[in-house]
Amino acid sequence: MRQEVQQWREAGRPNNEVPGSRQRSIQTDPGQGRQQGSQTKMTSWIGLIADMMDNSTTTEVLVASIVFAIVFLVIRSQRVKLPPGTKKLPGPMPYPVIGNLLSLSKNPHLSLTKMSETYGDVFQIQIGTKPMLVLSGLETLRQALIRQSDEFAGRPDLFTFRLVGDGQSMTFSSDSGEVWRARRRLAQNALKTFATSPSPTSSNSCLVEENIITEAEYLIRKFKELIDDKGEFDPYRYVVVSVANVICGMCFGKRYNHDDEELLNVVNLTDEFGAAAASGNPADFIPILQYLPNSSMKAFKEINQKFLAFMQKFTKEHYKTFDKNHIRDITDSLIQHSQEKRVDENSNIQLSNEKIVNIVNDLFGAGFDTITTALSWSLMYLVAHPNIQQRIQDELDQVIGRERRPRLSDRAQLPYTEAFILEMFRHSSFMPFTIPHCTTKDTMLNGYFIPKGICVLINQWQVNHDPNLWQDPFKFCPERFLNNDGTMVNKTEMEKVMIFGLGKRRCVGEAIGRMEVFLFLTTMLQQMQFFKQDGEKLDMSPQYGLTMKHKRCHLTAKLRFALLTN
Ligand code: HEM
Repeated sequence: MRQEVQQWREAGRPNNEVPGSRQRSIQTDPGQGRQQGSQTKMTSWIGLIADMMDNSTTTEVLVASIVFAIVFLVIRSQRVKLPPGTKKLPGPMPYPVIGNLLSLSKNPHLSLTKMSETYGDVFQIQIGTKPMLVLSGLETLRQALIRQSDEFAGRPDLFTFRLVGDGQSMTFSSDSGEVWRARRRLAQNALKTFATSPSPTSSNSCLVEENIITEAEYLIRKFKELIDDKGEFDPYRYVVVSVANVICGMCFGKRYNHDDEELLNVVNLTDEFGAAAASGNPADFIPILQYLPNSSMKAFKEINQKFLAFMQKFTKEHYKTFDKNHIRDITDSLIQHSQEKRVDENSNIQLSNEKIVNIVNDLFGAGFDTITTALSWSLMYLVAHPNIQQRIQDELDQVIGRERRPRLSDRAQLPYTEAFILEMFRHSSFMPFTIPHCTTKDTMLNGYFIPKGICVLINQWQVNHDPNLWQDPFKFCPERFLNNDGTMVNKTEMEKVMIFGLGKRRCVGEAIGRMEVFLFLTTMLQQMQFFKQDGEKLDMSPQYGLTMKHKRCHLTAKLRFALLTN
């Protein structure tokens, strides 16, 4: 089918013709005779307008006509010519100017899931004047993102994305060719090197594992201090610092204490960042909104500037103290790549120093908010389901005991804990969409023609709540991931959970993300039992964003036994 599209393109379309332009002339100008007619009509329109100049409603009519003409032309310019044998994308009728914006509601993941019940796994909506493809259904996502990964691996050129990292972000910029591929390989290699380098203090673990366990220990001590002092704590406020310390250690060789203003100023910006960078921000699709006074856009610009300043401080320090014989962290390793102009043995691509060293911003930015959100949802589910918390603790007591800390190598022996983490990812679906993609060429999907350059929303939330994939999808039930006797996690069920994306754009930090969630949780649960406060109602309704958070809430906890000291 894709070959057909290509043949159609080569055979039928003059060089500069925009897809859709021929269909437009067929639809609005079906015969040559009509051309003449339309000219006459044009003259009579001008005459009509001239006559009306005398009357009092002239200006209103003129303005209305111009607006109508602009809207008409814009809508016409969006139409796409379909190759023979392909189906037109289904989707709701858009309104002029705003498109389907009003149908998106405060929770676009829910509205688009509902629409997928009517229009299917592949449909089109329009935000403002821009069309957008919405993909749902596990098989459709696997088809697009794995089997047709090249065609669906682009990123759209969006206004908000251009503000991230001064337009240099590997994750958000619209580079999707060789430059992005080379940067992504650098990011993957840097993470691999610093995630797997051996620990100087323990022969059977790696440095990151040691760092995570140490941070989890500090966190438990902090929780204990707060409980002794006030009887309660806001978990998010402290978890975010511990998690940020892990990625800060990897990227810059630095850690902060829980009250450090410099770090808090940066990590507390994530809610605003997530709200603006979330899929479907109207400012990305209705250009006039970018120029109107808009407090959330102003905040978003400031957040990006603050974040960049924080990063630049570290990179400057690293350049000053760089020693190629002593590579301390990811920033040093990227500086080394940029100095040796050694990006990749597999390609001849040349990257600017800026493009190489800025990769650290992507890793730091993505590395703390996601994991903090996962851990804070985990704590919410644990206090909402004390029986589940108890079952995890029984498993930890049985497999690890109380004399030593949990390790990554214990994972296979802790199936219920693993099942809990998977169910937390699935049920919360706190990344309801991946970061938006865009198509890199004309293609086909499920029989539909998909034009090059269309923005693609990938609805992970829909897959995680699809009644065709999950029994009772709204029930929180870790057991759904276990085999019959509860001794193993079912791999097929596990692979149905969509939280890290799929294919060429799949999260580069997935291994570290899974490792951190497991080690923080098991270390905390081995030593502490968490509760909601007496009389406090848990509000677990998610607030839409790039990562969805629950409302901040204060919890309490007690030590299960005297703190471990080694
Ligand atoms: C539980 C934790 C995490 C979750 C749920 C998560 C999820 C995601 C998702 C859904 C995407 C977008 C995929 C797409 O656009 O198709 C993504 C991209 C990305 N993630 Fe993660 N992530 C997590 C942790 C991390 C960590 C720890 C790092 C770095 C240390 C990281 C680095 C990145 C980067 C650099 C990208 C952009 C990849 C690209 O555009 O090529 N993530 N992540």
